[in-house]
Amino acid sequence: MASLPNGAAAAAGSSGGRPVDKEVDFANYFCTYGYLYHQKEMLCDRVRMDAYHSSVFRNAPHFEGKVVLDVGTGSGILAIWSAQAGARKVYAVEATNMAEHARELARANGVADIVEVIQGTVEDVELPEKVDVIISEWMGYFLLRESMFDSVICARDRWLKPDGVMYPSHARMWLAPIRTGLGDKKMEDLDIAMDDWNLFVQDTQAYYGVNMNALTKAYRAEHEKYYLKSAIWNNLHPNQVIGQPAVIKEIDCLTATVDEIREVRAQVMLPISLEGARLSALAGWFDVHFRGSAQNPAVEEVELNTAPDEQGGTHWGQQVFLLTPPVKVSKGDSVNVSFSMVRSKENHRLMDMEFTYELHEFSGRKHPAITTKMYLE
Ligand SMILES: C[S@@+](CC[C@H](N)C(=O)[O-])C[C@H]1O[C@@H](n2cnc3c(N)ncnc32)[C@H](O)[C@@H]1O
Repeated sequence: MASLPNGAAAAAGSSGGRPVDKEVDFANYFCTYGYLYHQKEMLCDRVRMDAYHSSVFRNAPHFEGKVVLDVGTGSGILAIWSAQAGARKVYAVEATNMAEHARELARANGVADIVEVIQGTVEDVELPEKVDVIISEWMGYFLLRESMFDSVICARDRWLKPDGVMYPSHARMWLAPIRTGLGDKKMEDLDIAMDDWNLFVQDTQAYYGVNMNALTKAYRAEHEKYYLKSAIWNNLHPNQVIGQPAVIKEIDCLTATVDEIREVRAQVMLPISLEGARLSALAGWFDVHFRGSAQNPAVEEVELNTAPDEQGGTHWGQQVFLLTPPVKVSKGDSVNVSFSMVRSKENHRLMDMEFTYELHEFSGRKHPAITTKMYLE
């Protein structure tokens, strides 16, 4: 039987090396995963579901007679598929009370003798044996939001056999130049918020005799951060991508360390491929691959891609990072981007980013570099 050590209180992650308070993490992060409505949102994402389903059933030899660990089993879906694909034993670890529903679902689907649901964080859990496969759906917005891959790394280092495989096995982050009207809408929203503030300043002076104007700058900064500097979730149409996307991070899930993912830094050149376009934002997304390992390659490689898609996309969508003001660009121009992403000091599951971008016209003219901060909250 798998079990949790008594009084286990290992940190579930770290923010710049500082231990994370588990109670705070539960209140801020895990709470929503305890609700069926939230699990259902993920279970209704056809792109996600089809990719994981194909990855398991087209690669059944990886599961037949094998021991599997499902990190963050949620409703238990990946654990149940692993059992249906022939696993001998599946340890399905879930931090929240969703574990009870997962247990019930395993019973109702006739795999309770194979799937053992363990409620607790994977960092604390004790298993009676090492595992052949680790399966997990750990990806957040722009891949790394939520920092759940830390937990998968911890599970891998503790429980995966030396010749074991990771599902998924590889992940990549992408950045692309795009056109969108979202920036105009956000500028309007900001103007409305500031008009409302100015009325408030006038009224407070008139009725209560206090001049609030000293706070106008701070109020504007707060709202600029919210409207213009926060990543915007959107499922973009492919025709909004106006140039060549670039990979800014590649992760081998079998070997990656937390240090490797704590910060992402990249310098990329994004060639513009559309004539007379308005570059109004950069967009970020990710893909993951199920390739098995060099020792144990997949029978059939499967991809889960969250790029802009005509069919409508995924619940992850893409993250839109506004460039204000937008820049007129032409085919043959390129945008040089220096990108950095670190974990927020206040919450290690959220990300602070910095973009420095520089337009190089086809004619050879270089525009001055602009640096902007962005937040993935
Ligand atoms: C993105 S959901 C995926 C759920 C399910 N595997 C699926 O694919 O539908 C991630 C789940 O992992 C759980 N989780 C996140 N970190 C965990 C940890 N360190 N230990 C145990 N469970 C964790 C969350 O509570 C959540 O239910």
